[in-house]
Amino acid sequence: MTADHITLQLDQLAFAWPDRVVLQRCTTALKAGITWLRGPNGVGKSTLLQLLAGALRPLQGTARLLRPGQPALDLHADNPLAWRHAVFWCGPGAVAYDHLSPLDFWSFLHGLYPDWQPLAVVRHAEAFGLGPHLDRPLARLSTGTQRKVWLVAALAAGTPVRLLDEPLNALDDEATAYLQDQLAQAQEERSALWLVASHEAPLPADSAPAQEWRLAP
Ligand SMILES: Nc1ncnc2c1ncn2[C@@H]1O[C@H](COP(=O)(O)OP(=O)(O)OP(=O)(O)O)[C@@H](O)[C@H]1O
Repeated sequence: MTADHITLQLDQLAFAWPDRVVLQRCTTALKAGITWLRGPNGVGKSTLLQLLAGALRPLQGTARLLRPGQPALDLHADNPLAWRHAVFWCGPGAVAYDHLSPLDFWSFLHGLYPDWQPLAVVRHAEAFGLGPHLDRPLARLSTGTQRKVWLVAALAAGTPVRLLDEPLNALDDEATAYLQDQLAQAQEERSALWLVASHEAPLPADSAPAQEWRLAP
């Protein structure tokens, strides 16, 4: 699969919270590899990722996922589960299901995502130094450690679309370098489409540049 083979087409996507319009007529075609979603605080980056995750309903507009040899998928169409299977979203807050251990959490996600990669979980968990934390409830882990647990899931999800919201927040230097290297690899391989909202560059300075999408107020 190459860059031309996955497209996320947004057409006139709009959203308003009760007291303010946040996104107006977002129209773009995102391609496989890394897209760095940029913009000032409060412009609506997290809101957009939540919309694309299916966690919020757009006011108007559509998002459509196109892949070769597979039927097009529409956000909020008759089969929301198919969209959920195709899109992994890693939000900024605490990990949900925080009574679970990392191992239980990944095992739960394994049941949700049809192309989940269990061997990748082992590899990324080791690289992030999660060994001592694997059996402890997520609620008792530090913010950065919880973040690593989510990121392992994002890297192993096997979905064609991955949405990362501020993935570098709370990571130590070593984990930051590891994640940036993994994203640089994803940018080279272009086997999935990654939309990464971040105030910091998601790729190392010496890698092929990410596509950029800057949201304007
Ligand atoms: N649950 C909510 N209810 C009401 N308004 C919200 C909610 N979440 C976000 N907003 C508002 O929507 C706007 C966009 O917020 P959002 O978090 O999407 O911006 P952002 O670009 O991700 O910002 P940042 O760079 O600070 O993370 C802000 O004005 C925010 O106050």
